[in-house]
Amino acid sequence: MLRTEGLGYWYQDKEQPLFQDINLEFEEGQSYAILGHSGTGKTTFLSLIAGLDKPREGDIFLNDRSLKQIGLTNYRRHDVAIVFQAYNLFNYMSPLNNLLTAMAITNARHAGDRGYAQRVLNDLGIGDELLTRNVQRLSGGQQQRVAIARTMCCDAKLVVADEPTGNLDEDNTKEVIDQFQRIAHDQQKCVIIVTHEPDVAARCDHQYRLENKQFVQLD
Ligand SMILES: Nc1ncnc2c1ncn2[C@@H]1O[C@H](COP(=O)(O)OP(=O)(O)OP(=O)(O)O)[C@@H](O)[C@H]1O
Repeated sequence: MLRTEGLGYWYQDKEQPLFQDINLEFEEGQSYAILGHSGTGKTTFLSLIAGLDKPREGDIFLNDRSLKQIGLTNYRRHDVAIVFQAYNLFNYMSPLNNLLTAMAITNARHAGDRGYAQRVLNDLGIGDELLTRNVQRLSGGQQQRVAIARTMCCDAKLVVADEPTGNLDEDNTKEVIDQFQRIAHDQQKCVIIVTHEPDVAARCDHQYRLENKQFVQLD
């Protein structure tokens, strides 16, 4: 579904590339973990496949169409959903309005369907009493579940997450990874997670480590 071809990136002020000649394939219905030491370029790689930045070398293809051809704005709006460590919800809104707004912006199939948004949130343990509370008054684990619910409500087939469990305790981490596995297996999406935590990586279907400018497959 998603393919990188000869992908390379370096920051302007750096002499060395972070990674180069990266040729990877990511499939629908599967989850992938990307491990690696701090500073190796995991977040940078994620920002390229999320369409937040452009490669210096090579290209990225979604179902054989280059992101250049799709257009990054279009790609970000319709094809990819992002989960961040710091949740990045609309802070002044409730969980329900966060989902309804995201569905409206992305013109999702279920746009405007409050009942659907409510069911997805309920399924993720956001009970009726929390649906209309300002998200700033939710715990970290609850906010991350809202962020995950948001990706479930949108139609994007690619879900990328940067350290999604970085701020969570053990129970919430387990719960969040269970949900990512559901997104991959039940919704048949492609889930790519950057993580420092080997336990989190082990729960994904495939594992890569970014080291020495290359991605090494571990599974
Ligand atoms: N905007 C930028 N300009 C210049 N250098 C940058 C920029 N962003 C990141 N870097 C550098 O690029 C390298 C890779 O950063 P990146 O955040 O992708 O690494 P990472 O593997 O995700 O690290 P961590 O695990 O600590 O989050 C680091 O050395 C970082 O300092």
